[in-house]
Amino acid sequence: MSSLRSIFESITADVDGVLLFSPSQDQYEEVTADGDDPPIVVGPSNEVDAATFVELPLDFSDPTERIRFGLEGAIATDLLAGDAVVVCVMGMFTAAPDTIVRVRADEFSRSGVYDLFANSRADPSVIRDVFEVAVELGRKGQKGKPVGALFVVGDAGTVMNKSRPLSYNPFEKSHVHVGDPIVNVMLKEFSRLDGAFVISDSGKIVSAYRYLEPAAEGVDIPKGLGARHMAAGAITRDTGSIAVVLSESDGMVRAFKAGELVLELDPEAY
Ligand SMILES: Nc1ncnc2c1ncn2[C@@H]1O[C@H](COP(=O)(O)OP(=O)(O)OP(=O)(O)O)[C@@H](O)[C@H]1O
Ligand SMILES: [Mn+2]
Repeated sequence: MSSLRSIFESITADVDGVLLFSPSQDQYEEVTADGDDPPIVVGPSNEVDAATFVELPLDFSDPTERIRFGLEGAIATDLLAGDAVVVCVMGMFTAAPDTIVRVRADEFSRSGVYDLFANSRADPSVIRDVFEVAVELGRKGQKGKPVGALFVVGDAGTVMNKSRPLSYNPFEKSHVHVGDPIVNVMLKEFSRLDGAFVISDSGKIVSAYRYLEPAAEGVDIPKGLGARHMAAGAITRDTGSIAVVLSESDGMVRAFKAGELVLELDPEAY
């Protein structure tokens, strides 16, 4: 193994910081014991009480997305410089650390995924709940058939002004919120029909069946995506909302903010 040592050493040499993904208490204590700069802990919660911590709102199964989120979060909160060289330590196959990745923050393309959760009008937990519904719907479909869905989250008043009803609104007089298990069943049921769900900053479901009519100038979504994705991108440019889209045709869940695609998840892999 000694022949590999120089490779291992070159991976960890001269770094500006360490991102430690979801460490156990023991691991965290071990790495902080030597008095070096403490690592930046990235995980769903700060179980080890780290002073420098980035919260993961989703359980990104794709390690690239996990690293991207951690890096974007650390840079946005001034824990790292935009051109920092970091070593990421994570468990890719199990919870225990099995993977070490060296990255230069400025060579790693930023998607805006951290900003999507941290700096949108809607609550991060609301955005997370919407993702969960879209992913579950993507996994199971509607009675086994693939189904598409469009969720517009935040700045609901403006979104309502830039859309029109396609059908009666089943949420008209209700006060229900995403994340509530009953609501998830309702959202899945109503996603069989056309149009978008409109959800408020705090997660209240304002309407189903909205046809979005935003201005579409300057919206630059990837080629091959159709009207649903175009409408999703455009409404987030024209209002303070973000959009989460489940594609009926390729099964992917995508998020848009300020007219741009910021995240793409495969529900099967998530
Ligand atoms: N402006 C809009 N507002 C709300 N819903 C829309 C709008 N445009 C399209 N949709 C919905 O998207 C559905 C699919 O349209 P289309 O196939 O063109 O979109 P797409 O982006 O290719 O999505 P998918 O990947 O799910 O096929 C439509 O049947 C309709 O329900
Ligand atoms: Mn289509």
